[in-house]
Amino acid sequence: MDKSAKIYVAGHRGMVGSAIIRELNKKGFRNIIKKTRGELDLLNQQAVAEFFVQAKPDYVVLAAAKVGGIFANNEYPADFIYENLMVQTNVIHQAYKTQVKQLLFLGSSCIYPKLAEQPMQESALLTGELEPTNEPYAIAKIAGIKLCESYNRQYGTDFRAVMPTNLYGPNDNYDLQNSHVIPGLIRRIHQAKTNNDKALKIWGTGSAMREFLYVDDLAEACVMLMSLGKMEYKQSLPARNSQVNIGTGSDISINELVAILVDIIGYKGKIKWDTSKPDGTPRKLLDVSRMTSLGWNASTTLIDGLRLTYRRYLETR
Ligand SMILES: NC(=O)C1=CN([C@@H]2O[C@H](COP(=O)(O)OP(=O)(O)OC[C@H]3O[C@@H](n4cnc5c(N)ncnc54)[C@H](OP(=O)(O)O)[C@@H]3O)[C@@H](O)[C@H]2O)C=CC1
Ligand SMILES: C[C@H]1O[C@H](OP(=O)(O)OP(=O)(O)OC[C@H]2O[C@@H](n3cnc4c(=O)[nH]c(N)nc43)[C@H](O)[C@@H]2O)[C@@H](O)[C@@H](O)C1=O
Repeated sequence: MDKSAKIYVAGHRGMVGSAIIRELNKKGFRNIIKKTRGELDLLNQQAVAEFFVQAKPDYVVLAAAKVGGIFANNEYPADFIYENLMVQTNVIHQAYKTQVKQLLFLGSSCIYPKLAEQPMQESALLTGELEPTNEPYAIAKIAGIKLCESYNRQYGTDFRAVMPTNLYGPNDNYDLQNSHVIPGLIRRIHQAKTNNDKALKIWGTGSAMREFLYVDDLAEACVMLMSLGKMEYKQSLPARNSQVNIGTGSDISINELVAILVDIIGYKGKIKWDTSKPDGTPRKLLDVSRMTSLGWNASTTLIDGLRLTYRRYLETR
């Protein structure tokens, strides 16, 4: 990738988009296009078409999406399927129409079946039933992979799809209801400590297993993949299932995660489990051998990433 290439990062104010911009800046890319939702609503097909014709980006990173944790996905399924289908269809189609050199689509590990064999290989896609709490979002993300594959097959475009595991880090969403588990727990445990609460109720049974990746590691992996030439990238993938998993290759239970956060934050009260709340997928550990065979491994340990994230939370809340 030429350092002067014009790169449009859709969703640049989000957790992933902002991390990708930090990584691009670190690597010396300076010609980055950013548009807030107020300037360009990606749900608006006409506005997206006009933007691509006028801005003519060389590269596109599609990190704009309707995103949320287990509660938000379960509560607002229509918003999750509608907004994600619209945003990705508008962006991917216009990237094709305006001959964008390369596009990187951000999917999610929830595309794999609820009871997929662990660790989940890319070939597990469409082999079983999805987790009901996030099925509409997962279906939209699967459609995103298929959009990329179909435009590549029919029109010879270079549209790539990555499937990150659960992410955390700077610029995460700390809403108590709609966020993911790490920001949700940081806020709840910090509040319980500040209020000297004797006990804290946490969603689920604590037995669900999750794999967590620090978002700056994801950004490094994404920019590394974008930097591969078209043939080099294609040759690194098998003919079937073109998406690439990105994770750490190891997971922990929510119970263990709570214990680590309680220790980092310094909360002394009791933990109680609210088993009326869903656990979601019992386990979703990614098989990351495609990334390791390309020479990439996550470098931030969970403990270090959580310490950095809590420090950042205290500075910015
Ligand atoms: N967070 C996670 O744990 C994981 C995330 N991913 C994927 O990574 C990608 C980015 O997620 P993340 O950074 O966490 O999400 P965020 O919610 O932090 O960021 C999403 C960004 O998309 C923008 N956006 C959403 N809808 C529109 C729209 N209609 N027009 C313009 N901009 C829009 C938002 O803008 P605004 O700020 O105005 O709302 C926001 O900046 C998503 O595709 C997600 O599926 C994958 C796996 C795990
Ligand atoms: C990235 C991923 O994110 C979502 O799926 P999820 O993996 O289930 O992620 P989650 O972070 O919301 O929950 C993980 C686990 O943690 C438990 N849990 C405890 N306490 C809190 C808590 O306070 N908040 C939340 N959100 N969960 C909590 C919770 O009950 C569950 O067992 C999907 O949107 C999906 O579409 C997707 O792509």
